[in-house]
Amino acid sequence: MTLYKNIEIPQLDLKYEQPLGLFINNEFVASSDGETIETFNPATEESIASFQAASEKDVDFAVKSARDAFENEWSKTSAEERGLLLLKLADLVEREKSLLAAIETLDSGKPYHSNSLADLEQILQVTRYFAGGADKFNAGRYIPLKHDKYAYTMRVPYGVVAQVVPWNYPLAMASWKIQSCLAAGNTIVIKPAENTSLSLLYFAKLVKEAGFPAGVLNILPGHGPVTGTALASHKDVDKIAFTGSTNIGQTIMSLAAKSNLKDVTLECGGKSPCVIFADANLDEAVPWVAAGIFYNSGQNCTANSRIYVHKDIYQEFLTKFKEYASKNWKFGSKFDPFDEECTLGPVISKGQYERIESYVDHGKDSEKLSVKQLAEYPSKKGYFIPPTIFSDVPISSKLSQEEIFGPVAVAAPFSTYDEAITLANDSSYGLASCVFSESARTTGQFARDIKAGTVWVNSSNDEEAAVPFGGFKMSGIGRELGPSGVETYLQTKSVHVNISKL
Ligand SMILES: NC(=O)C1=CN([C@@H]2O[C@H](COP(=O)(O)OP(=O)(O)OC[C@H]3O[C@@H](n4cnc5c(N)ncnc54)[C@H](O)[C@@H]3O)[C@@H](O)[C@H]2O)C=CC1
Ligand code: BAL
Repeated sequence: MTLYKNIEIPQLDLKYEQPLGLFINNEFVASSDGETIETFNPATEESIASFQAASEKDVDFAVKSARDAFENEWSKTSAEERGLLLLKLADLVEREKSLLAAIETLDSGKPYHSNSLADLEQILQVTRYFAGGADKFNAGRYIPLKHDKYAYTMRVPYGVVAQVVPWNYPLAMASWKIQSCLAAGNTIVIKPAENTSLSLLYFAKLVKEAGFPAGVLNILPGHGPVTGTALASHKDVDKIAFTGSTNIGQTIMSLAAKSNLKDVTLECGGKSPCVIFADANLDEAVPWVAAGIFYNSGQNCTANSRIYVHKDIYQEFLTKFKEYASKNWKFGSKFDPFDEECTLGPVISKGQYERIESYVDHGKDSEKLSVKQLAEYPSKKGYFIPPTIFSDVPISSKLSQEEIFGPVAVAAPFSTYDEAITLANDSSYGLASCVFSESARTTGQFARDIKAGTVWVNSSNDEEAAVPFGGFKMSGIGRELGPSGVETYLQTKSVHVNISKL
């Protein structure tokens, strides 16, 4: 059994040592039952490494380590100290930025130059934002009551928090959760996704180097139904935060309810609408809309996968959109996400490839595919899917209702504002939305009427560390980022103070 592997990334002339163990108490250790998971490069389908997978017993051990660290040390640190540790961590992430981005590309297929480095930029922004927020987003309130009574609230950490993160933004999604949760003063046991655990395991080394005490952050790669289930149902876990499919979000919520009623934050699926009004500047809108669905190969919970365009500019939009996408969203001649030409990487796995292709096939059979697949590509290794646009798709179609999570957009025309809003809101999801118009009144009305946690006005998917993020309806519960990113990991204690004298 090996807990490290030397890995070479010749495209960047890089060699490094990849940790492969569970990270508990600041050490890499083997799983108790010898279970491992093999991870593959989605661009080549070749094996990269096998890492340890946590059993239920390992979960118990990690939760106990997190509990001991919380009770004995971490709960006694000041918010300022936690902020300073996070700042140190940010400096180390910055030092290792290229390597972390390279690991992300190797393991997930994200284009290195456009996506992985951008993820790392966001991770730095988020880490420094929460470092600064550690002693600012935790303030309680003073509540004046009577002449001789007042109360105040304290915002205190939960204790031990479990986190389960997905594969589409492996280190970025982990960072939204870890950095905010540590700033709030909790200890953590986190499970990365089966197919993208490598970057978080390397990040563990930096956490230790930054000086975080043992047991404060524990990382347990593992199978969802084993490690994830054990975390969600653990009786000594005080809160669980999850990003992934709505289906598993519901499972986690039910396990949390049945075990110890632990608090739950969920960031689940989306089918985000993008509405383009007749007065929109199409030349500005098209690049945003294309990035909103093709960036990260559409594997983005906030992807603007439903596009509604005013009938007067619908055909013009489709022509421009198709032209722009075919010029700018490309695999590159080498089909290599490390190559600067590659802006559209492979999707994460064979399973996701087949799932997306089944939607494309459904579209071919039952919907009007007026803008067909933009290019024919020679069959080769890797899970590459070209930008795909279906037009005139009815709202009842499964292409309009279900999260495809690939570079597949559906478009349809509308005639009036009311029709546009009805179409946009006709979804069980409510994560994000975007609107394009030159009229402040139209965009203002849209922001008022849309049922979604985020509205982008004349842009798409440009998230910011300072702005809360989360969903309405079946897209989730709770908010990450912004002050709420820290608040979500704090609970309120109310203190009644009697100052009367007999
Ligand atoms: N909101 C988002 O950002 C994401 C949405 N998805 C959606 O989900 C679809 C399927 O992707 P999957 O990889 O199957 O997502 P998933 O929801 O199964 O995986 C997300 C995380 O949940 C864990 N997990 C799986 N089963 C679990 C269980 N029973 N208990 C606890 N944790 C568990 C996984 O190991 C992973 O870490 C995608 O096509 C997409 O539509 C997937 C990933 C991210
Ligand atoms: N848009 C980043 C968050 C996510 O896809 O889960």
